[in-house]
Amino acid sequence: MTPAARLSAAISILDRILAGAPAEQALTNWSRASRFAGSGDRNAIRDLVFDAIRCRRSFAALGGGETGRGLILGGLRAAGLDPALLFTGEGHAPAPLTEADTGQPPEGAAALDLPDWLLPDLQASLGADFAATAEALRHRAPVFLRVNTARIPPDAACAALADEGITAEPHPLAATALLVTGNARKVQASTAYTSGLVELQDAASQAVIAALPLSNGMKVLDYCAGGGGKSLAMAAAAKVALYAHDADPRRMRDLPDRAKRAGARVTLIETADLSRQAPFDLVLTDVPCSGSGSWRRAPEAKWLLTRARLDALCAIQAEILQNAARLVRPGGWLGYATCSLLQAENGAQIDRFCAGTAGWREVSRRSLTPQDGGDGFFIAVLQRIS
Ligand SMILES: C[S@@+](CC[C@H](N)C(=O)[O-])C[C@H]1O[C@@H](n2cnc3c(N)ncnc32)[C@H](O)[C@@H]1O
Repeated sequence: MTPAARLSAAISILDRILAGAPAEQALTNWSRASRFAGSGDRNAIRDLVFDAIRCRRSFAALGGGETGRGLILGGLRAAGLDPALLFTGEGHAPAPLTEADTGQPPEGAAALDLPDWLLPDLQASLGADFAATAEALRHRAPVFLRVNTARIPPDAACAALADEGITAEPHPLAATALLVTGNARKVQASTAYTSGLVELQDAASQAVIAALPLSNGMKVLDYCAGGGGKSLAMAAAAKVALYAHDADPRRMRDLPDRAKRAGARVTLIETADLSRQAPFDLVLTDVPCSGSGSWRRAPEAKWLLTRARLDALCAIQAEILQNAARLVRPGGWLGYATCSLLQAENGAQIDRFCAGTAGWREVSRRSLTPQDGGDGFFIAVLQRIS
């Protein structure tokens, strides 16, 4: 495909997304219907589409409208390119520019590619970090791997990846974290990945695990296990008896296979069996949240979040904290994590829990933003003292 034909494809996919289709589904449908496209075309089109979703408001302003065409035009203008060179109407190129394609510089929240309603909350939550964080969220996320240190040390993992043409280097966010610096798209087909020596996992997610008081012999519950990214990281960090639970057990369906690949043992546990298996030495609650810390990676979520949804998430988080706390043995620990940048989902939840629940003390809390290298994350560790 020519560069201009790729733009036309991205425009049609974005139009479907703007009409309500999930981005992954729109991309997959396009790929299935476009067998002529090679992997280079598909990757380039995917990047165009996700860049446009991430920068939807500013690109729409620069491109003269919130349409697929407007977003792609705006993206070219934002990159300092002249769209007229590609919007020629020749072959599969987009139609030539008209008066209607005139754009204007974005202002305020539009320039930051954030929803208006969320701006005050984010500013208050991030303080001096606000501007740099908002800018970081407009760009692609780096690719990180977690070395399965139960199987291989980080330097040997780097060497194994290098043998397969993938370059990676240690990252300061976590001792297990590698930043992929070359050929990230080869990772999932590599032997290092398929044989369970490395996992794809954000470095801040790994820092969350490093903050937990894990030690050999513990009985540990991952209360909101989902796909099990953090379960597997905990299994690699210490020899623990590991249990995984999720309110929606279907979210854990890949976990047994992933655990097998990693050489880890995880017992899946139903909600009805939680109190029978309790108490646990450590319960991790990686709660459902706005995902605002990972909007680089999942930018659609930024436009779907509403005040009502955020309020509902905060209520669920408070309830999870209460329910999970009951499963911790006296003297044991409760970990509370979000991939959110918002105080309401982070420190405010911990403050409210500690103020309203006797018998707990806060051991640590840490907030990470994309300036630290990975996603935005929050982790607090509490200890049950009675
Ligand atoms: C942030 S995701 C977990 C991601 C996972 N820990 C990982 O590292 O891959 C949050 C999970 O919490 C689950 N969840 C939502 N409400 C819940 C509840 N009340 N109790 C337990 N899990 C819940 C969701 O189904 C979702 O899988």
